[in-house]
Amino acid sequence: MAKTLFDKIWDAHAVTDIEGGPTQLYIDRQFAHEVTSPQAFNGLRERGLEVLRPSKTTATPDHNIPTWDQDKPIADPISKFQVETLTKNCNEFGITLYGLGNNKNGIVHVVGPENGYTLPGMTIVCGDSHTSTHGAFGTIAFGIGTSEVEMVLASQCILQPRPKTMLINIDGELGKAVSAKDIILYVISQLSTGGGTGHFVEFAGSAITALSMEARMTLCNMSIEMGARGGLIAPDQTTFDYIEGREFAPKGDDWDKAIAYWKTLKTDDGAKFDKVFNFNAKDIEPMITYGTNPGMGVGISGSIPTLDEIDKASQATFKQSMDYMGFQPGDKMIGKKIDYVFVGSCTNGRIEDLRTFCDFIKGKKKADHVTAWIVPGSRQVEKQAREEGLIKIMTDAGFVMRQPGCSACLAMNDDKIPAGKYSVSTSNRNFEGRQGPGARTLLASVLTAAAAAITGEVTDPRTMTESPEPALV
Ligand SMILES: CC(C)[C@H](C(=O)O)[C@@H](O)C(=O)O
Ligand code: SF4
Repeated sequence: MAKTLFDKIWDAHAVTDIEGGPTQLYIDRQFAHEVTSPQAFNGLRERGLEVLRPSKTTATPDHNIPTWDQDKPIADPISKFQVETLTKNCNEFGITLYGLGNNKNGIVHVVGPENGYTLPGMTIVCGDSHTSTHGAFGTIAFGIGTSEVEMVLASQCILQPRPKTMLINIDGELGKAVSAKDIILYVISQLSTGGGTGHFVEFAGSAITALSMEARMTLCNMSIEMGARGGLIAPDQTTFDYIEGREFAPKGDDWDKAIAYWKTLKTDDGAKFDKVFNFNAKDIEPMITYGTNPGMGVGISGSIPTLDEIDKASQATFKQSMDYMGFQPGDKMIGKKIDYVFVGSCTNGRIEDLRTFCDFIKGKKKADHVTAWIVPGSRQVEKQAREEGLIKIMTDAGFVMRQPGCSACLAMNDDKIPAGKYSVSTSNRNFEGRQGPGARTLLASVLTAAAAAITGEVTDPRTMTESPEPALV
């Protein structure tokens, strides 16, 4: 029977199907960070259990870490405790940890792929919703709860109900300055934050296969913001080229065998999905959000909807988000004054993001009233940025690059946007208080963030770039 890519990976990992219940699924790799792992380790201790396969879990602190003075002790006592607890747990249970200061430290979803841990055909979990990022490599990767983290540590398996499948096809060529971030903000604005509920999404079509690996990660990262369990893309030559030579990727004969298997990882002709959506890349312009969930987005040249354009059931949420954001229904987005710009996170904190940012700001100057936080996703990204001369470009344009971590994506460290201030952010969530109590977040691509950092207001990046090309990320 013709199978989807999702079905192939799922079936290859199903240990037992419990009748009328979930599947016991084998997990190839678990990632862990300081926020969702402590209770899981405590649970093991209480039950006198060991970690079954310690080499299959990799940990890195990212949420609570400061992005400045990382060589000094962490000042905030809660953050310090969280990070120390992760270190203690990893030492006790024999788990590889890339701690603060380690040259492989960084945001867990940046660290996994860049070191070759994330490989096609795998099942990957982490106590973190944006584990979906790894789906860019053709994996079943999804976020799990703390008790499930404990289950995977103890048994290398998880009990999961089989999700439904969805295909999102995007064909055609992206327009000038349009990127993967715009694709996903567009899709969520069309399907809503509940549109993918209960489904695992495969992204396909010529606009998707044309994307770089980093852009594919941006896209899959945000698949969960439409309610989906995760998103994935069939691996191809772009995938193999990205992986080859990375530290933990297979080598020699193992590489050849892996490639032969990975080439089978695609949806068969005639395979059935539970739902299918088709979009045209030409309809997508640079996007920006105006509200308090990632589905409240518009093309940058557009306006916030008026109340009668919103369906009855969503009107209360819409009004509340207008109050929170200090916007009026029908407002144009272009020209809105902003205060902060955040470039970073597991959505847009990789080297291509920093390259895209620097290409754009080169020779320009940051607006005086804007505070910009440029935060690399990992130590390796930071190092690469340094080696490529990106720091110099940033400095010349009035920007400073901070040290890696989740940072202002969710403000669990000191990087908080002050109440009432507007932030154009390359991260993935614009919920109330997400970037700090009272902070107002406008989600956008790296180019749109860069344009806002230069002009100090929401600006269409197409008007500031000569290149007719789509943007990468
Ligand atoms: C802290 C963690 C559990 C959370 C997540 O699951 O995604 C965070 O990473 C986020 O982005 O909100
Ligand atoms: S960067 Fe943001 S979205 Fe990603 S793991 Fe950290 S907090 Fe979550």
